[in-house]
Amino acid sequence: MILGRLNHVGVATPSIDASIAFYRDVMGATAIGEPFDLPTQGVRVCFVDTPNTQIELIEPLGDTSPIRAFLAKSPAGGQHHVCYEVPDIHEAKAWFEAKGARVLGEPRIGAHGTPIFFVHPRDMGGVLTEIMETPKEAH
Ligand SMILES: CC[C@@H](C(=O)O)C(=O)SCCNC(=O)CCNC(=O)[C@H](O)C(C)(C)COP(=O)(O)OP(=O)(O)OC[C@H]1O[C@@H](n2cnc3c(N)ncnc32)[C@H](O)[C@@H]1OP(=O)(O)O
Ligand SMILES: [Co+2]
Repeated sequence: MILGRLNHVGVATPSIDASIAFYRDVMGATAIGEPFDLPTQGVRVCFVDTPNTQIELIEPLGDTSPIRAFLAKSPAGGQHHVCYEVPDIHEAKAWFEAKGARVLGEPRIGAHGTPIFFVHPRDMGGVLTEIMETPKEAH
């Protein structure tokens, strides 16, 4: 497997609206998308574009949201995961499994409309790592 570009940095927040105001007013971000719900992932999402990557703001959606435990430990929010692109999601899953890293579930469609999976932070130097298949139009 060849590791691709950094697609986004996930930032968990208790309030996406407050985080949008922060990125606009303090960070000077000018390209901020519209927030949208992603019930299949248990999060509400908003992308902040920077020249070379994106910040993915994520707010819990529903009682079983996977970011509730993280926010319980860090109520103000914080950096939650990093996401790298790969050309083939199934090849990447087999690669990490062969390395003994715990892949969390089967590939599923993420916020960019392509398949993603997560690798457990304990097997990734303490960093929750999202692997995402590169969108076709980006090839
Ligand atoms: C918007 C959609 C999508 C996209 O397309 O981009 C997304 O990004 S969705 C983002 C949210 N979804 C997920 O995070 C799914 C994958 N995550 C999980 O399965 C779980 O969150 C987890 C990583 C398995 C952790 O589960 P949890 O129930 O929270 O377990 P613990 O609290 O017990 O944590 C176990 C262990 O892991 C450490 N940890 C937890 N979260 C993180 C983190 N974000 N970064 C680094 N380390 C993390 C936690 O501290 C525990 O460590 P120890 O204390 O050493 O036991
Ligand atoms: Co993400």
